[in-house]
Amino acid sequence: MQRIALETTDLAVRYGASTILNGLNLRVMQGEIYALLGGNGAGKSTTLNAFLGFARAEQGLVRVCGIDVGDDPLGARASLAYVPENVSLYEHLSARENLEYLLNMGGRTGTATTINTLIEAALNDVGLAREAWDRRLGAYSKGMRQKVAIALAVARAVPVLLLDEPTSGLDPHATSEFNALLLKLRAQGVTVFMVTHDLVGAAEVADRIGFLDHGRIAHEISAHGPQRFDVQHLFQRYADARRAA
Ligand SMILES: Nc1ncnc2c1ncn2[C@@H]1O[C@H](COP(=O)(O)OP(=O)(O)OP(=O)(O)O)[C@@H](O)[C@H]1O
Repeated sequence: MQRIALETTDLAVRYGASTILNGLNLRVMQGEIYALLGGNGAGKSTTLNAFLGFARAEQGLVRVCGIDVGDDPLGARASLAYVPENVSLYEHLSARENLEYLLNMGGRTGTATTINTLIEAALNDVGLAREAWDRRLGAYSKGMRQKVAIALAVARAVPVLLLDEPTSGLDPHATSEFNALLLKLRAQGVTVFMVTHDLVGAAEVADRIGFLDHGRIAHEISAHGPQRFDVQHLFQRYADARRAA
């Protein structure tokens, strides 16, 4: 049976007098790619923060792999890898050194050989060119940094990836490489929840697309069954939702 990876039930989040999420109901299954779209300020990043335990639920429930984030934020976070829009890692260290250091900080133990094998397998898995592995991150492109951040998730073997605007600023080649990587991770059973404005990318990889409006999911469309994604139609719907907001 397919398990629920991410779930919010009747979630409300407020910042001061502003209600950002208001009765948000989301359910993302294990091994699914879910794209959350919505206008600027709709609360997409706040939704990510709710899963990470950084935005407090005023009402309702947030669960990550069955763990209640309110009760056990650290336990929930152990199942998550968060990749922000601009990945910030240690610029003076290489990809290999970044992973070594961050895995160590995360409490990963093992012999130097075991850790090195794990790191090389992860860097290989995300498609980072081997000649870049020992180069300092300072000279990396955005797409290469993202690969390192995802390699860390792969090495940690986390079941859920949270991505904030992953394709903004990527050129078409890097975007297409990135989308292929997401599909590969999905095939390995990883759940991907991404916040994006990139309708074309979302339509290409997502199993479902949700539109956030007025703090809740206004529309949700599945890539499977009779409702295939039609980018023109999606764009119109997105533009209409933004105008109405
Ligand atoms: N920590 C905070 N304290 C107060 N207000 C906040 C905080 N974080 C976000 N907000 C406000 O909550 C609203 C939703 O912000 P959020 O970043 O979740 O939107 P978004 O949908 O990700 O927007 P964008 O597409 O522009 O990135 C905005 O009005 C923002 O100013």
